[in-house]
Amino acid sequence: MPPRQQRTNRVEPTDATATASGDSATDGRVDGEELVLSYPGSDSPVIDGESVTATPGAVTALVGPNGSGKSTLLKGLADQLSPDAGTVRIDGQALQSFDKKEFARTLGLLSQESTSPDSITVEELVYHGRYPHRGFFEGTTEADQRAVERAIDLAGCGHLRDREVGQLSGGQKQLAWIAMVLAQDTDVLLLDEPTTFLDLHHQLEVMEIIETLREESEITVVVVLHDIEQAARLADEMVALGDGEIQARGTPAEVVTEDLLAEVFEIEAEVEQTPRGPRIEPLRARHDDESDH
Ligand SMILES: Nc1ncnc2c1ncn2[C@@H]1O[C@H](COP(=O)(O)OP(=O)(O)OP(=O)(O)O)[C@@H](O)[C@H]1O
Repeated sequence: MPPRQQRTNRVEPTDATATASGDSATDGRVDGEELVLSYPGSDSPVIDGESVTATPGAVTALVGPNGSGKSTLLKGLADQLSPDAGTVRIDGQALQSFDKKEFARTLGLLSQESTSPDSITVEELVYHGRYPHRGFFEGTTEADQRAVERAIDLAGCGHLRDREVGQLSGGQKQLAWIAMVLAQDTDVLLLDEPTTFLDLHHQLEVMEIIETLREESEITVVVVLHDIEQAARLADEMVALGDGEIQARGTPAEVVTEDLLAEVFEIEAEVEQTPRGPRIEPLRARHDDESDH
């Protein structure tokens, strides 16, 4: 198998989708092993030797305060940020040994850094998720068209299909980006704050999309979410990050505890474990001097 091209640290998300099409080669178990992740020019790593696993047919939610390293960890898993040490494997195969096409068929990333030309339509953007290396609509197959229609339908952005991306609101753009990564039709889906900019109706729709994908397609989903209750309702597994370290992992009931909220999120809160997941009653924000006691 030819070696995959070296990636830079900051690649446009579309680069990972360069040749997405066809049947996938894997089932989608993701193992990030002892990952050390840092940014160029920085003295110390953001993530220093952490391991994380995500399994097919399950949703793993990454939660943590601002700046705790959630996006950095996701970029490491997506090979957008090359690890200083450690390895990411999908079904036991190191990411470095995937060729570009295989990688694109296997792993899709919705990044917070997604960009696209303003002048293309939503439909073109979604096609771009399958064949960004070609001109739009050139030589697409029926399978491509089906994947694009399904993605547009799942993301609920059919009404936006002919609108130019540059004229969309933040939430409408987010839906278009979600459709684009869904069209890639991968075994592994990494989603960085997919509910950003979305109103509550569309946030719930995104949660439903993820549930549908898990149940019908048994794909592996790793999702960064800020709303801990939403994350707990959706996820099979949760990983809580604080200061670049994994502070807790396990089922939502194991992770979302009053102690974790106090120590990692600096919130004084009551947590009630309900059949639908932990319910959080925030009382007040704690301050640094209280966290030490
Ligand atoms: N491109 C970058 N270059 C240098 N440092 C970065 C870069 N991106 C993030 N960082 C730093 O890495 C640390 C973790 O950031 P990261 O974006 O991973 O956190 P996060 O948990 O996703 O935060 P948020 O919830 O605010 O999105 C922060 O200290 C941040 O300043």
